[in-house]
Amino acid sequence: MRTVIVTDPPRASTEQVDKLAEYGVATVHEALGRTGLLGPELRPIQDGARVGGTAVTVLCWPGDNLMIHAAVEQCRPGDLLVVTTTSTCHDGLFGELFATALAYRGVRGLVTTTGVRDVADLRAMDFPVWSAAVSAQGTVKATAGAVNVPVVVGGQLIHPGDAILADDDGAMVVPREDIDEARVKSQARTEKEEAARRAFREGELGLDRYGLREKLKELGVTYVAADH
Ligand SMILES: O=C([O-])CC(=O)C(=O)O
Ligand SMILES: [Mg+2]
Repeated sequence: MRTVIVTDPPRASTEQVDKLAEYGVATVHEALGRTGLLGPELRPIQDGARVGGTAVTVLCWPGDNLMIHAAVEQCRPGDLLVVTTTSTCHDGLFGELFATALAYRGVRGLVTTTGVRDVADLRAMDFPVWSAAVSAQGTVKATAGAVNVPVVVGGQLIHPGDAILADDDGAMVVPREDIDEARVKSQARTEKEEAARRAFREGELGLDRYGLREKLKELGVTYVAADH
């Protein structure tokens, strides 16, 4: 494997990423044409965290967290660590010691296709984590990999410096060059949803609001009178 550490990739502005993160993953994902989601496998270990950060990417060998140690040195305030492995691995590559070192550097959280451990401590220290598994399985520090190279997570290409957003609904990537567009579209979607919410509170049906009766007709759906 080609091993490389890129020391200073261009990053999205932390301020822009923070503002985008406020909209939440579902809204931004929808606003960008249902793109960017890193898949349902990456689950939050905590409740209620909503964060955004600039990706520092880490490619590890399975069962080996050497490159996470190398990545910590590359992290800056506003970053979010994205870890994956060269083949599927659910071992506990990451825990509270790494989180302690990252929190010191102002890192916003971790998204990883691996397992994590020390989850009670991670929750207690408010270090947000999205992972594919929880596993106490220990790992070694023996094999070189890469830091800040493009990686693929959940079928999505992540470049170092891209925006990563994560909350209770999952994690997503927004390419650095799409952040402004994502904000404009997310704001529009938020306003549209607020109008729909007001209408639904008053009893309006989605069928009428979105013109879906015509759609059902088009699809040849037959209504059967319900007994209520
Ligand atoms: O040290 C490790 O291998 C992972 C871990 O448990 C920690 O970061 O606390
Ligand atoms: Mg530990």
